[in-house]
Amino acid sequence: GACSEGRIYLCSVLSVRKSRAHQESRRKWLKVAFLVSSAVLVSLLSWSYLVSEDGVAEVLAHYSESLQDRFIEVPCSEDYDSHKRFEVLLCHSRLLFHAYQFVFFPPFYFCLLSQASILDLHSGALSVGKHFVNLYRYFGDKIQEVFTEEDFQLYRDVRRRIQQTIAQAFGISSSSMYLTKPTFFSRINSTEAKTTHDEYWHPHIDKVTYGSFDYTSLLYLSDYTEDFGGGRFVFMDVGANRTVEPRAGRVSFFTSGSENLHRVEKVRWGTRYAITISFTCNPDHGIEDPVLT
Ligand SMILES: O=C(O)CCC(=O)C(=O)O
Ligand SMILES: [Fe+2]
Repeated sequence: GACSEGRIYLCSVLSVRKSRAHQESRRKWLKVAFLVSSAVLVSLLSWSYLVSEDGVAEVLAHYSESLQDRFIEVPCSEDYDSHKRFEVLLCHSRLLFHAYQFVFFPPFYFCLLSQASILDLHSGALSVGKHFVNLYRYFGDKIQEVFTEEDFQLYRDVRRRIQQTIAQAFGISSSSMYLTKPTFFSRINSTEAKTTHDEYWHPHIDKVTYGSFDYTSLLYLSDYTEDFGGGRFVFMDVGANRTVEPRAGRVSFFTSGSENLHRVEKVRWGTRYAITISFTCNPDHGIEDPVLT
């Protein structure tokens, strides 16, 4: 391991030094001691920084694992009392990972995105720095040159598969779930946030932040450690933080109430792509799939 390598290196430095003048040897020894202790100090500091910032206690989904259908049950919250009128029983707040094979969204979507930005295919809203641009209005008839019908087909197909998977996992009927907004692509890199909307790293409850969410699903489109550093998803459970390491094609989903308080770590390098697709049980909050008009 790294420790024993460090020791061997130190030994050979010391044995060479023995044959040299005493003073020089002393100076070099001090230098080595200084270097070694700085290295120890730096690693201690970065370790405590990581632990104190992220408090990571448990990795639910390691980036290198190809997980299928892992459930974690968390205690119920009381957020759902007002939902009793819907068919669904939301009391079992679980989450599940599902690996989709071969889900590739056209990179072009992301060329449009800059820094920490989102693209909502439903409304056409694209965040550009501090502002939003409506892509559909901006491109008008030329939108067909930006997106193809196949792009939208893929999006709808992925949405449908995720909806079915959630319904099955939670034992509800897929027809009692409705797509809701916002549902968006996100691109995050390590540049500074320009507005508070860019501050994706704060702990939050999706139902509070977005209102209509009952189920949140996240489809990751890039790999933790390969494409970006930081940017892990963290469930902030009482007494433990539980992380999900993004992996392209990995879907995680969970009920959107206070039982699933979460945050995303700051992205330290590279670029992170994901899609948030959300569902509601209230038909009044449902939206249609986006269509290319
Ligand atoms: O991208 C993620 O991993 C999570 C994003 C998120 O928390 C959200 O969209 O509410
Ligand atoms: Fe969220």
